[in-house]
Amino acid sequence: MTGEPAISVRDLSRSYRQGRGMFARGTPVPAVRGISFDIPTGSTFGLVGESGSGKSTTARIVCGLEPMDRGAVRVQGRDVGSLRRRDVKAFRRSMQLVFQDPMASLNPYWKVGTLVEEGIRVHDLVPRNRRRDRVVELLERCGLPASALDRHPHEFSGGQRQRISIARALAVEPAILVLDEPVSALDVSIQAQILTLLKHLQDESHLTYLFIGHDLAVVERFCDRVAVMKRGLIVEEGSTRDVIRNPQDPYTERLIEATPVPDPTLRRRVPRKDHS
Ligand SMILES: Nc1ncnc2c1ncn2[C@@H]1O[C@H](COP(=O)(O)OP(=O)(O)OP(=O)(O)O)[C@@H](O)[C@H]1O
Repeated sequence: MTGEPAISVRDLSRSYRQGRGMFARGTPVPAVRGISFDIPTGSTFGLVGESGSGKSTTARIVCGLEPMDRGAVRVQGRDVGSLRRRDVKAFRRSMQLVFQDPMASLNPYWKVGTLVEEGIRVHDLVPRNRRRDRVVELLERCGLPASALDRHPHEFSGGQRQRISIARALAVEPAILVLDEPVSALDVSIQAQILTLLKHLQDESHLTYLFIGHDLAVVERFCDRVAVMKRGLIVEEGSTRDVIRNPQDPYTERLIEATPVPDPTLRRRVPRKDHS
């Protein structure tokens, strides 16, 4: 792949004082410590690591939802740290987030049609009299029936709710989706369906994905490249196949060892190294 990466992160750092908001006190504790990576347009890049390793902080900064202390983030050539007010709306449109728990991100009082239509309305993408058709088209693209329009999120299963979240994200025709543990809360068979849908949508629309996860079996199936985060650092980065089949860092080996596999003999493909 050539050209400018969809996302470019350089020497990114972010620390937090302990406690939240006005109660934050003490010496700042680093959450992300000088990480760098590029995501080529149309590819899927995974960030993996244990809880607290800094994955979501990185994702929030890349999306412009949180400031960085040091470093630079460019999204489609735009410097996220110095977006002008007039560019913020276009930036937000270009990049959408899908979270682990759709119930936390979907307003439970809104009907699905309203939820999916919101971005179309805010960005004035389709004339008012054509919006309903557009929403139906988006729902159907995501494997939901047109009748979903007039129902509420709680009337759907977890997998269907994630489909609603994806339809809502796609409504603004983004170039990039940040997928923060999008299948972690789902049964394995439903996970596979959602991942297949995401791959299909990526092929159709040449989307770029930043995928946050901790399940290496999912990452292996879904991501082209992966960076392994440990305590705010990237300890290893490479093609997913190389990193999982031939990990160079003991931390990555431990993550792989901790991943349940249907057939334990598959473990043999991960050569154990002597790190003593
Ligand atoms: N708003 C905040 N205020 C204070 N500390 C924070 C804040 N957000 C994150 N942290 C801390 O930064 C570190 C990294 O957190 P982060 O959520 O980025 O990790 P993560 O790898 O995404 O973990 P998880 O998989 O559990 O979501 C953690 O120690 C966390 O407690």
